[in-house]
Amino acid sequence: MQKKSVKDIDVKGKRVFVRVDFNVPLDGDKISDDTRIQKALPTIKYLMEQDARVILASHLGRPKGEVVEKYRLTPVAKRLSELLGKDVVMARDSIGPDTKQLVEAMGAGDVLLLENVRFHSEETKNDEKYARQLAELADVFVNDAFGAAHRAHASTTGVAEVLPGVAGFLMEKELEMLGKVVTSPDHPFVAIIGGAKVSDKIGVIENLLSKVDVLIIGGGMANTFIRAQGFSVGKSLLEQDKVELAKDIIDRAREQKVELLLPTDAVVALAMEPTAKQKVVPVNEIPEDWMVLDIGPESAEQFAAAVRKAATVVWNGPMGVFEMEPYAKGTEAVAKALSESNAATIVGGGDSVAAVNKIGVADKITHISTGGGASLEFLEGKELPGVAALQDK
Ligand SMILES: Nc1ncnc2c1ncn2[C@@H]1O[C@H](COP(=O)(O)OP(=O)(O)O)[C@@H](O)[C@H]1O
Ligand SMILES: O=C(OP(=O)(O)O)[C@H](O)COP(=O)(O)O
Repeated sequence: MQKKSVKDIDVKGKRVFVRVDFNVPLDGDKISDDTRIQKALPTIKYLMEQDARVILASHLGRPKGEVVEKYRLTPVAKRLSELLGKDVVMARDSIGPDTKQLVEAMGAGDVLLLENVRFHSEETKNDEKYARQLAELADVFVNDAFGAAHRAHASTTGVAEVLPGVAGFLMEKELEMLGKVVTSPDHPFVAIIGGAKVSDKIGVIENLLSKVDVLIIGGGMANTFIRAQGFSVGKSLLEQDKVELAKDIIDRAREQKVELLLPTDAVVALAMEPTAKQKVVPVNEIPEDWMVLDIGPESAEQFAAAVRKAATVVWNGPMGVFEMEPYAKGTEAVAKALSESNAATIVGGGDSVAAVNKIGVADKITHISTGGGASLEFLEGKELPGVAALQDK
């Protein structure tokens, strides 16, 4: 079912609550990749041109219901002001009397950024009262946070219970681009999953088995699968309670004749530091005190070869701790293979997109998606709660 967009309703002069995904990668208080801010600009600018009062809400990181200084949205407000060429006012909270006053003081075309919605534990619980407090600030709800559309939270779905909700331009475009892949992907279809959000995404992997021809697992995600093969992963990131599920996935891939590619070698280090002692080892020889921080050269070549044979590639999650130069080679090799491929290529996720930008191949990718988990769940065929909550056309 097609959803109404911001163009289908009258926003002229109205107070518009816009959920964006400004969960940008940070290096201290510096934004290391502003793609998610850039991609929200068309909706924000359109609303400004319509003389709306634009009230932006986002999460940043996972502060778990407390104020965490490093997750304040202040650097985002600064960057957004630069990009819009206009002062963006920053509220100290997402709700409360001071925030209300700031909204009342807004003029036509003004932009206000609310503080991180996840500073309230009610956000991720989709608490009705908190959703009402957010909704009270505005007349209309626009959801442009594709990257958070797989979350049923107060600011993504709860607000839509109170205010009429429509899609922003970014949300529309993501659904259109990814929709093409869901309905008729060209085969061989290769999915590459890495990164660090293991428990979030391992369930998705299970469901992708019925869609893809080749499944490649790297990054922190691979450690759980290496453990499932009976090998030690030393001090690596590991989600022990997902090892059984990883074993099931290995078995089901075999039954369903999906080619499952796991790393055969790894770059291990004594600490998560660029200068730590490091070496390449086969995955069945990871020493006890060491941690896996990248896939090894043999795995990188094997993964790149699979990409070269693909007609459709979807990638979410870096192959290693690419933010540190010594552990970026696996991610670089996969990014390079995608950039040289004639396949339809989709790269999604805050850090994965930051990686392809850093490597300089973003313009060679068919679709850069602002959502990692969201694009994977969409590809599974699930209706995303943040989309379901919006008005039908
Ligand atoms: N082997 C590993 N051990 C620990 N962290 C890893 C490993 N490989 C990748 N990562 C981390 O995963 C993070 C990105 O994961 P994730 O959030 O799932 O990706 P995305 O934001 O693209 O969806 C990066 O910060 C990267 O450093
Ligand atoms: O960064 C995000 O997801 P992603 O890492 O899967 O791209 C989104 O902002 C969602 O964040 P969350 O996974 O903390 O809910």
